Amino acid sequence: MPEPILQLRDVSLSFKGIKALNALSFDVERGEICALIGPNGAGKSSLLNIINGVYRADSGSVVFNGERFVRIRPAQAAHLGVGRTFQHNALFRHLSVLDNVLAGLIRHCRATMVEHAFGVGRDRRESREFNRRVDEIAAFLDLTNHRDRVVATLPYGIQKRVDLARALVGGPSLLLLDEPMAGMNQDEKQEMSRFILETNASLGTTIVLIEHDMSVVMGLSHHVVVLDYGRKVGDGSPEDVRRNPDVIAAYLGTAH
Ligand SMILES: Nc1ncnc2c1ncn2[C@@H]1O[C@H](COP(=O)(O)OP(=O)(O)OP(=O)(O)O)[C@@H](O)[C@H]1O
Repeated sequence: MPEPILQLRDVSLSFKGIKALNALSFDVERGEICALIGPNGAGKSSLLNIINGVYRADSGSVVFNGERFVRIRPAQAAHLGVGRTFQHNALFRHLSVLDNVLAGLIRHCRATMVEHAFGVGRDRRESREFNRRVDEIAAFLDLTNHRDRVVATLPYGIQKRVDLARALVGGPSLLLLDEPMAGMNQDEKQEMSRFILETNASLGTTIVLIEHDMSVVMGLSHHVVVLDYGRKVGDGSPEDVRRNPDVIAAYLGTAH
């Protein structure tokens, strides 16, 4: 059995006495789609923030691709292969689709300021390579026809796809999606689900996503982890989790 891509062990995090995460442990297998579910305030976004270095855990450890870390910076996480989208659109709304996707490569720049200022050496090679990667990911996510449009002028569902393109363009091995379908209508959700499945199947990207819509979770994920008040109350296949009485009590049985 290959080693899991991500191993969380006894991860805890508090904010002024509130336990956002309480000794949380679980594994994410390489190549799977893992859904994180749980009521509002259960700790889902905090956990993604620990994995990509926005927050530092008070205790416990994260092992990513065999490397153990207690504290990692977001730029380091991106270099190691962790991509991320945010719950609320964090796009540059007045820039084009192309520029927004290119922004996903900033942390991968190697050219020096001088090379960059004069457009020589690594800067030249990087520009060619970056443009090729942006074109490739735009085609993969069906964004080519929109590449020169200003993001603010695009329908919401397409804006969320631009956000996905920006997270994917750096070629992450682990992609964290924070409510990628929040605020979408049914058609937009179906379209986004299709792109998430294709990303997983064609690019081989492991995905951890937060989602509230249970029909989306059941249709997309191989593995579901359920949080409640920062604790894990369920961990298994979508079917196992749906039958688990603790999960029904904590989450599925409640109006959300
Ligand atoms: N930066 C912060 N400062 C203070 N408290 C925070 C901060 N971030 C999260 N919390 C608290 O930590 C707990 C977990 O929040 P978190 O946002 O991780 O939950 P969530 O499961 O993602 O919720 P939602 O589904 O509403 O997004 C909550 O009690 C929240 O108020």
